[in-house]
Amino acid sequence: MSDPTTPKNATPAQQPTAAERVAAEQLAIEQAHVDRVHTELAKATDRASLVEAEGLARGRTMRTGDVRDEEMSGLFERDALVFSSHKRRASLEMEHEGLVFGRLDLDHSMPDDGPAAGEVPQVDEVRYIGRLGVRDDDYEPLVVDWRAPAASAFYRATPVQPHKVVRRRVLRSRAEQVIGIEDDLMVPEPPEDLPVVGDGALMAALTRSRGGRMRDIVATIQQHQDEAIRAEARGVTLITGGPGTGKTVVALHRAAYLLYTDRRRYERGGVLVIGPSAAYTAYIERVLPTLGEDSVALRAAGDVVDGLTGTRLDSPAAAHVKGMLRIRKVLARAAKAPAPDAPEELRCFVSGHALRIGTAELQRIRNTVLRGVRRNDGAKAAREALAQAAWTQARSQMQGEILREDRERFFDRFEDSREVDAFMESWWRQVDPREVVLWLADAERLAAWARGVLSLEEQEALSASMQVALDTGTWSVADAALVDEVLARIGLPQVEVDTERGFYEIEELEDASQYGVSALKGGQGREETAYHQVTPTTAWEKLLHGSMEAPETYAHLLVDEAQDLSPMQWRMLGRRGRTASWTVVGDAAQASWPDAEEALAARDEAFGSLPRRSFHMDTNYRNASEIFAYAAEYIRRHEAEADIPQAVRETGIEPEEHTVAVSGAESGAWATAATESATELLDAVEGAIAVITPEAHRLDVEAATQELREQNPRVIVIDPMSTKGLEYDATVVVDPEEIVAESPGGARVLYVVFTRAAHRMVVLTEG
Ligand SMILES: Nc1ncnc2c1ncn2[C@@H]1O[C@H](COP(=O)(O)OP(=O)(O)OP(=O)(O)O)[C@@H](O)[C@H]1O
Repeated sequence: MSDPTTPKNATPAQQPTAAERVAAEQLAIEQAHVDRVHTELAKATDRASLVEAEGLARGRTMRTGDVRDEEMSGLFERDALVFSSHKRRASLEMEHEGLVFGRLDLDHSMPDDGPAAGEVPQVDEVRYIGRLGVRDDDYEPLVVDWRAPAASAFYRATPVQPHKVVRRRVLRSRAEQVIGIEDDLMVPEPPEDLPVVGDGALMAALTRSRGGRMRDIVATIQQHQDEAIRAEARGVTLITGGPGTGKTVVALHRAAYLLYTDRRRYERGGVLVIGPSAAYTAYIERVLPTLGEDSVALRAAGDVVDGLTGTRLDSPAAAHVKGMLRIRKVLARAAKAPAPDAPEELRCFVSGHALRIGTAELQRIRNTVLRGVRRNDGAKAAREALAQAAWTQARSQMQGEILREDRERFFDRFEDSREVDAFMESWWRQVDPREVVLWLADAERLAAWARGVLSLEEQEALSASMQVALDTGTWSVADAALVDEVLARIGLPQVEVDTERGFYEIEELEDASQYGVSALKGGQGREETAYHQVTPTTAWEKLLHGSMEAPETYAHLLVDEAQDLSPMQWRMLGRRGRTASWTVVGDAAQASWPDAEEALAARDEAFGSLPRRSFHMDTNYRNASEIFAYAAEYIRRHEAEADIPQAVRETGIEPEEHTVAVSGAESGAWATAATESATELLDAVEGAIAVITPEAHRLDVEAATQELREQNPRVIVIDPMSTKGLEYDATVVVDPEEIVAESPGGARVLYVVFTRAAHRMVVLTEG
């Protein structure tokens, strides 16, 4: 291990400068403290089980007003067990991710708005801030958890309002080694023995290269971000702002903060983070664990409903039909319709009467029953209504006086009839909600359900997209909300209990080949449905694989890229957030959902009467200002109302535009140009490079860059919609015009694409 006190570039011939000597001394001081913390932690880990119980008890306390900061910090500390697993992960992390990342030098006698003119503050407390709280044997705090009230000055102090902070210091570490220091001074004149080192932590953090995963920002959370993170838990917290303003990362820190302040409520009730795609959840999945929080569920919008995972993107036309509220009417009609294999009439012989109940009568019975009960819960009511209709017919065949015994005998016989059993099994069989959505592929049936609701083009787009599901055995992202809607209408498929059987007998259903289900039968009133664990082979089996569950509810829902959610998706989330508080993050100018008004109304319905508070982020921390200026100029032309943030980091490097000579529909030229640009960028940046291509050129671009990608895994090819929420060191944007033409959000999606690069961007246009 190299000596941290030796300046990086010193050679034996060079004497370190005075500034370098000071930096090295300061580094050594901080290293000594970090070492002490790690020694205490090792001891604490040995006492782990004891501390664990204590830690859990502490986590339950809610933050209150007047308690002293230090006392509260003690209450908020986490246990060493959490740390030990965290530590293993942290040791894999790069810089900025040390356990101790901050230090405050405080002067408690300093007024809130800073020292009087000419007065030099005197430091009377040094406080370290870290990912969790650690105390020494005498219960003196060595590090304060970043979420504790005693740490808040670290994020709130500014030269205008220092909050008693003289100097704020950020420590950069690699595992347990401190490798850098960045100071911010909060007073005009520091005490003589308080040196100031580095160029400021934020700039250092923003200049670093981007890998495939988002990182936490605990060390450099800005004041306005801190306010959103620590906002009250109840109700709805809306976080808006343009691209790269830290909305996502702030929301994730907020989730960690909520867990910290009310662990019992949020761990037990559950916190769900919903993002636009699986690529997005993979991108953010490390942030919460590096903050010591493992209990948060992350799901992509297509993966919210148990029993299906929608990853495919529909055509813009199909996505639109599936997302708007009008589709509810179509689903309601489909949910009431007989299954395609249902018999059209009942013929039976009961109590000496030959009976026939025709299609119209069956439909009338079906409609009446469904007015009072959900389809999958309605078999008993349907059978009773059928018996009643049959009795009316039988009675009309009878001569003379009809006795009460005749009636009773008829109903008993009807109940015992095997013919009726067989009829009911197919006429009112249990229906999987996923199946109902797949019925929409049948253009003829769809036409009946969509009459007066969907135009012909809309019907075509819808049935064609469901046919894609049937052909490929895959769901689209938008399908999840449709299945959830049908589930809410018809209920979960139930399997009738045969009380004569014992516990846990597995019985194949007659239509198991269709469903992929078998009934797990329990004794005495237990009703459950178990699904085969066998690997599905046909497309149909794949689509219906896995058990459907009633919507799980959560204590907190964090919705990212909320501007992309359709009204139907808001309804799906609303079912999971009936008793939840919400954090909702979005930027209208990046929306891929075209009808903002309807989506807002559905969103408001999901929130109900909960109180709301809003935070607006206006600084872009992602893009070099030259790249953002290019993107901003573009979106201003297309969305006059766009919320344009201020990018804070200049690089002096403009985005490059290259023209590509293309003939006809041929994509080869795009692919060649994309490969060349990506190759050049490999030398220009250290981190991830994304080639963002529309579907029209995807196969060519993938093929042309294959070798390059195999040799350099930091180069990837991705479609425009999947880049939502993500970022890279550099991007190659292929054929912007085609991106606009293909995307449901048109120019807004291209704006997303233009704002993904932190350091370099190359745009390939048709020449
Ligand atoms: N205080 C901060 N310190 C360091 N980095 C920050 C800070 N705030 C934001 N960032 C960085 O800025 C980048 C953009 O953040 P984030 O992805 O959360 O923005 P966003 O508003 O959600 O963007 P978009 O709407 O474009 O998806 C990330 O790399 C994030 O780590």
